[in-house]
Amino acid sequence: MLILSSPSGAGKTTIARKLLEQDREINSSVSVTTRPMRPGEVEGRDYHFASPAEFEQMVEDNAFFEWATVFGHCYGTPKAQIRAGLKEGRDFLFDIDWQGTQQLYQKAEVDVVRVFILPPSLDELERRLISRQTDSSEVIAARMARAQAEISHWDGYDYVVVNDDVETCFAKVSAILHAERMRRTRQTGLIDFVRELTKSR
Ligand SMILES: Nc1nc2c(ncn2[C@@H]2O[C@H](COP(=O)(O)OP(=O)(O)O)[C@@H](O)[C@H]2O)c(=O)[nH]1
Ligand SMILES: Nc1ncnc2c1ncn2[C@@H]1O[C@H](COP(=O)(O)OP(=O)(O)O)[C@@H](O)[C@H]1O
Repeated sequence: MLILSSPSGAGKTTIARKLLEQDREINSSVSVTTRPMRPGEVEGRDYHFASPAEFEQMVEDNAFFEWATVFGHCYGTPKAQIRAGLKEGRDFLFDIDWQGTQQLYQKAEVDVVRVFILPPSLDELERRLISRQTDSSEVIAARMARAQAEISHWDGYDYVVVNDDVETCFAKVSAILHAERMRRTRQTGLIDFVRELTKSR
């Protein structure tokens, strides 16, 4: 489970989309949210959009791995799609906040890699939120007001990457994913190979 978190507008969705395009072995965890759909978003690709009542029902049904309230809306990671994939050994990418990251980490420590993305400056963060043209000035102001609080959770992550140039940032996140896949403990298929190599000739 590869988690990407950042203050709103730092670029995690951009990096996540590039990873999903270029790495055939990683799947996206599609969250459920009660926030309104933005122009350009697609139901089932970016989020599953739900009413507060539908979300509440899913909470009651224990259908989430984790869920949190962010910027006044509910966001949750549904169990259904991920459980089966993880059992088959597939990798999953999560674009979730620090609260969700803590919950996932408590549940699945060794299987979680946490990456925090920082903006190069607060001015640039604001420019990106404005240039995205998806939110009203009130929503942008609310996200900027939360940015420093979000950044204060950076030390709960395994890796921190500054998203200045997007290609450089993507290359770094990609390198993290590739290195983490090569951890000895994750290369379960190697056990038989090494046993064979170390047999007496
Ligand atoms: N805990 C949790 N946070 C989520 C989930 N889905 C999205 N988020 C976070 O909610 C925040 C707001 O997301 P969004 O409204 O898409 O705005 P954006 O960060 O500007 O793209 C971001 O920090 C997301 O990472 C989820 O399923 N669980
Ligand atoms: N390195 C970068 N340099 C300039 N603009 C960027 C960079 N990374 C992302 N952006 C732009 O900034 C805006 C916010 O990025 P987005 O990926 O939606 O952020 P987040 O998902 O963290 O809220 C988008 O318009 C995106 O195209």
